[in-house]
Amino acid sequence: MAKLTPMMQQYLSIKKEYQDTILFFRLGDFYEMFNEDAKIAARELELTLTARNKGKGDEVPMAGVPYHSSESYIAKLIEKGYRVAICEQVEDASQASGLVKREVVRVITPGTVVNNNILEEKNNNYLAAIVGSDKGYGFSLVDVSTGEFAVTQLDGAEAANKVIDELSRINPAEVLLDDKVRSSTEIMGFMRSQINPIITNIKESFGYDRAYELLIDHFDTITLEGFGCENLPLAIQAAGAVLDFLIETQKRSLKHINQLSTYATIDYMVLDANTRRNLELVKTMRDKSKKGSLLWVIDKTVTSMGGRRLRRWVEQPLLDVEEINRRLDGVEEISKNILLKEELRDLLNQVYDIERLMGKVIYGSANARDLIALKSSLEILPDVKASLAEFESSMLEELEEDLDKLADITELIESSIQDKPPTTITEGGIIKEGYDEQLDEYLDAKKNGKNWIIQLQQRERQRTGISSLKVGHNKVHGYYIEVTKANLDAVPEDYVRKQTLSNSERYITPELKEKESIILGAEEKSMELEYQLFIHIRDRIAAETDRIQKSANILAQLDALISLAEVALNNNYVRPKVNHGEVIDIKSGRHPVVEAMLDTEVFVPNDTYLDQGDERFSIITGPNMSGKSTYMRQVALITLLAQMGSFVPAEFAEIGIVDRIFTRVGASDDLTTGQSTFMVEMNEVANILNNATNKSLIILDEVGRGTSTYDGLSIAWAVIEYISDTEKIGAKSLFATHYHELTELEDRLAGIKNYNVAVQEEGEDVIFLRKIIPGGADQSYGIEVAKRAGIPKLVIDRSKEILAKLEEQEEKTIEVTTKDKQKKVKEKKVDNIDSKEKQEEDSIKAEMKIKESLANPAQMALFNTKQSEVLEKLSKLDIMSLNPLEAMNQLYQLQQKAKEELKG
Ligand SMILES: Nc1ncnc2c1ncn2[C@@H]1O[C@H](COP(=O)(O)OP(=O)(O)OP(=O)(O)O)[C@@H](O)[C@H]1O
Repeated sequence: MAKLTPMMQQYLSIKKEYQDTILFFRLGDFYEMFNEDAKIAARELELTLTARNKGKGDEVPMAGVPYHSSESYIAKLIEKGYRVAICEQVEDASQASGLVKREVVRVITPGTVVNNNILEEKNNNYLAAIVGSDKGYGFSLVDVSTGEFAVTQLDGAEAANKVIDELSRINPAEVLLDDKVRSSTEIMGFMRSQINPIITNIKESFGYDRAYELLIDHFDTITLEGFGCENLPLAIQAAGAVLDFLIETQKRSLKHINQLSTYATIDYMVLDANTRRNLELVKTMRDKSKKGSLLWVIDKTVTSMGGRRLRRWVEQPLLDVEEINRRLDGVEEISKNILLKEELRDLLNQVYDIERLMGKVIYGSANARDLIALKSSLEILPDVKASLAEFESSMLEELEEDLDKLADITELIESSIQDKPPTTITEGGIIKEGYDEQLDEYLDAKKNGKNWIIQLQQRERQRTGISSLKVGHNKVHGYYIEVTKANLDAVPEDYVRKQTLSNSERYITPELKEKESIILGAEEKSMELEYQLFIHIRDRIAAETDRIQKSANILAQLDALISLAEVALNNNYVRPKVNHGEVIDIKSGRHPVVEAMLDTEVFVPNDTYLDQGDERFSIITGPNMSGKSTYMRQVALITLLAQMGSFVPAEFAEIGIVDRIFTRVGASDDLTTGQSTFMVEMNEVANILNNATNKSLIILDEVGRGTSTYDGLSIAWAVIEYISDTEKIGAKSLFATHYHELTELEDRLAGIKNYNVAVQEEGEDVIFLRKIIPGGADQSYGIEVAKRAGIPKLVIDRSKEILAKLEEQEEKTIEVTTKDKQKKVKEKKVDNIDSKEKQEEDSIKAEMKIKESLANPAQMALFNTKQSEVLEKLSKLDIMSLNPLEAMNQLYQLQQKAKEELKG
């Protein structure tokens, strides 16, 4: 085998430690990649694949990108889920071989990117760590670009589900996990199918002790008590794992990660992954875009920080009534002070993403323009503070009190950095005159020298009489005197010829060279000094990270509050009365998103009243497309808005806080996990039945639709019984259904009320009034909706014909059976009264038995798998070959059979 060059040996030995990472190896003005890395980079970045040392022995595939434009290439690779290790030359004269020493200075992974280009402005880029034990899970998250670092411990029976809920909330780009988590099929299944982050294993040897040690070391404390996680071993382990990963990959100061906040999911309303998706809080179900989501309607923030904060508020509604009211007070006060609101908004409009700018400052990637952006963001703080001082509500007062004007920082930048500096920090032009004496001297020398050169040109023109003589400068020869060929005769003796061009000759003189060295010396020194000064200024700002992030945090909250006030005013929302009561009472409520989407039509408002007594469960029937789903979601969204501290789209709303909102809405095939629509539906229902409390709000849309009518109806029936039963759950619920049979439950069970969506029939046409009114619907109007959807007229007419016949048939059957029954009853009455009672008792017992078994979610599945002969026959029926009469006959027989089956 050919011998490797020393540089290749160096490369390979570094690469050994970074096997799953693309190594960017610095060679002069390029980053080069070799071997497999080169092939990947060539493919993903569309680079030319060449070979290093072609024909000289250690020929290897190679691809490269210029150092100066490397950021965008790196960003592309990270976006595609790769990790990149940056390997730089480090100064070290001790290398005996003369080989430049190189080492990896940072590993960039999808979860640790600070490059603004690839981060969506208003989104966080999270890295999460999850560790598990038999007791539960520790869950930690960090965003290195903003410095947010948080941790929680999730235990109890549903710990894995809680992990899933957190994962769905924060949507991490990268997850570190241990073996225990890896063995949880629930967590892994969810992660792979819904989030698909980059997954890294936590080293087996990494335990609690090491985590604890790392954390107290990083925060320079003796205990973790101040962070609220001292007694949460799994949380500590997860936070430690995050930190360990950052230390290993970032290889530099993590000063901006200066706080660890321990949060408890019980402090927030739990929104499980399904509910978050179903309610389309931050993105729509269909195309995953923000447009059409709740956030789309209420996000009027003007800063990225405010946008991220509002998003967090939407995803974590509060449970603490006092805290909710504090936010509401703030929103109300702002909305009543339009002038102040506008003033503050104008100010916030000048604010850049301070959190991310500070990330860059800490990472040493901030340039002079970033500091100018930081300055103009901080400059508004005194005015913001003055405006805030005019408010009286406690949250706004507190924001005002805590707001640090950071005058020292703005002054520092103002006095030192040029107003329009270049983006490079190594070529000068950054530091203002008057900031540093030494620099001023160099700059002066440079300026004087340049003036001297201009004078020299004048002098030499006079001396030689060559009016076209000029002094020029290039990188190779430095300063020179240029004389055109026509004037060569007049060139003095002391000129030394340096270069011949086609039309002219270039000369130097000893005097010119002497001045040149002064000028260039000053230039070089000033550039070097400017760089040093800049780094020093940046470091001084980095040292104030705590204070700066605190003010940034206040601006974020203020922006979010102003956004809510803005929406309240523009969209005509009212302040909800939020309390610990048991009632949800909404007058003229609207769906915040649907009303914003309607162009010409006007949204029809509806009332809602739910309590924990007689009106805890509404069954809503009504035609397809009449607005059932819209109505139910609107109740959930209004409740959620109220609990995040927002005004709500209604004329009046009283919201007794709910601990969770559950939804089971629409049919969503989970193809990725290979589950059928019905299975997904049942999983969601099971989750609700197992976790809801009487303080929850449950929204169920067409439960049972995914299976055969009878199975579906029975399940829906049993689910309603279970949820409405105060001994079992007793939660406030809204249930939309096409099964008219379910409206019977109003008379049978306590707490249930029927509602339907009003329709108006005009001749053959049906008008949807979108109004929810008491009582059950008596028709489904499915054919009417089919007509509107564009089903051909022939099919529509035929369906109407069949429907009419079916109804006629049903009536006949009812007549026959009733007569039959009456006859039998008469006979029995005469015959034996005791036996009738016995029969009734038996039938009640049988019914109870079925219901009991249905109320148990585990048995529900069993019930569902029972083979039905009717279904089997029905599925084999060749409808197209039957004439209407035959069809009616078949149907009649099947119905008889079904009745038998039901009895049996
Ligand atoms: N209150 C309302 N005011 C005005 N338009 C409404 C209202 N509610 C619903 N709509 C309109 O009706 C459409 C259908 O509503 P929705 O999906 O809620 O009906 P649905 O009864 O749940 O239908 P299906 O039973 O077929 O699922 C909505 O997309 C919206 O455009």
